[in-house]
Amino acid sequence: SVTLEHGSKRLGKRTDPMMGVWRNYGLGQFIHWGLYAIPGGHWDGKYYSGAAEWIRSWNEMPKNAYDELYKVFDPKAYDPKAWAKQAKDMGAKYMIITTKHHDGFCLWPSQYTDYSVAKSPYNKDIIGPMVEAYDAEGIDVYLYFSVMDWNHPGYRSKLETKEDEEAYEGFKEFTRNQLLELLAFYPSTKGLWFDGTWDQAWIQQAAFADELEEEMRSVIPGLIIGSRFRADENGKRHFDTNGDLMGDYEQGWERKMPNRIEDVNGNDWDCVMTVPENQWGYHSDWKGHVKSSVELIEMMVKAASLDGNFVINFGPDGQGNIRPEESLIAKEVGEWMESNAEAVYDCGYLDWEKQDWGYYTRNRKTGNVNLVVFNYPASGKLRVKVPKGIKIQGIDLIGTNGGTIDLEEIHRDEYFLGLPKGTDHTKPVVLVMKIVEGDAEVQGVYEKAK
Ligand SMILES: C[C@@H]1N[C@@H](c2nc3ccccc3[nH]2)[C@H](O)[C@@H]1O
Repeated sequence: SVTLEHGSKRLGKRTDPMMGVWRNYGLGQFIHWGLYAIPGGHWDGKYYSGAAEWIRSWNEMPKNAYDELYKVFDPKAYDPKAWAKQAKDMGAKYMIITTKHHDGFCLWPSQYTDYSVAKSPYNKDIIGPMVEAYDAEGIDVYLYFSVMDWNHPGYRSKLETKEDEEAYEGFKEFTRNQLLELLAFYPSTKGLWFDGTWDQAWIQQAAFADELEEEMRSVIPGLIIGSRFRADENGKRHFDTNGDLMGDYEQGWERKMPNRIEDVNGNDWDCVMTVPENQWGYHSDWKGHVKSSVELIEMMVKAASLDGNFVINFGPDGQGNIRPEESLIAKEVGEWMESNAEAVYDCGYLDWEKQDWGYYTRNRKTGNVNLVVFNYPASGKLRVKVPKGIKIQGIDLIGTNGGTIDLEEIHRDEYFLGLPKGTDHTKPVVLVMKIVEGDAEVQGVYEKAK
């Protein structure tokens, strides 16, 4: 490996308590909200087929028309307490809010730009009440911040001239000022979710970004920052020149998921997922595939089974309403979590052979093995191969205690589990298994393995 000044600062996972809390979240909520929610994917009677929060880049939308939208930002329906209650009922343990997206419009009254809520008819801080409401519901808040900022005069995607370099120095100072301002205004935030960091101009700022990351971490000890914030001095992003993870967790899983434990390279990670194929900001007319709550539940369980967190995106409309499709998802995911959350919260990877019927998760607090069945076997029986030296002490449908599942030993360490007759398999079914590791005899009582 090569010596790096601005590469990864740590080998392996963070082991401190704040990261331990992050690791156990299981489910999060992303909120993309800003001026783009006003046009909602349409302009001048035309339909924008791109991602709604990118409508400013659409040649059918005049840039100055977009940039004037702040003059009509006045979300009468904005109700952060209701949003936080809905997220709580869904079972989200953390929430990531766009403080500033690529367009540069700030949802907080930044002292470093006029392009913020302070200059809109709404003329109140959006972020503060949201942080308070989510904190009150016990949901940790993370601040999304786009480095790319189409509004700032000093922003450049690449540095080609002396003038570019001088302008960019001002932009770097502006970026640092806004980030320190966010941490000062909202000190209960647990971390920052960076985006818009793929520009050459930013990638060349390895030293500046490294120093800024250190400075932010010193302002809020334990602050959680992912791999997308900065590049190393060779322009390597997410993983430095030596292949070591930048930041505290891998942040590359955007609208995609790992399939095998090898894909996560022993790192913490989260997957951020849109409900339609690719809409983060509000689009009034979703086209193409819209994910069902069962699809999203499967992705959430798959993430937990591979040591990651799963974050479902919400895009409120220009008035601050949560759209019906997203409210339905929040309700249905919440209903499933009501009785099955222990198979997701505090759960991670279990090194048992993957079976076709679904996923194993291991609850780090109870030691229990969860079998989450998505592909219901026609036989009604689940094949379970238990590694050598592991004994099954008991197994039940989640929430029940004793006698619901019959265990048939096929041969040493391989069993068929019979699902009870009449199990509703239109929903994911969870079995909870208590195991004993090592060659301790099965005492027959449910006590935590040593
Ligand atoms: C979390 C997501 N990241 C932003 C984004 N912009 C992109 C430009 C090119 C490729 C992928 C992108 N993702 C999306 O607008 C959304 O905020």
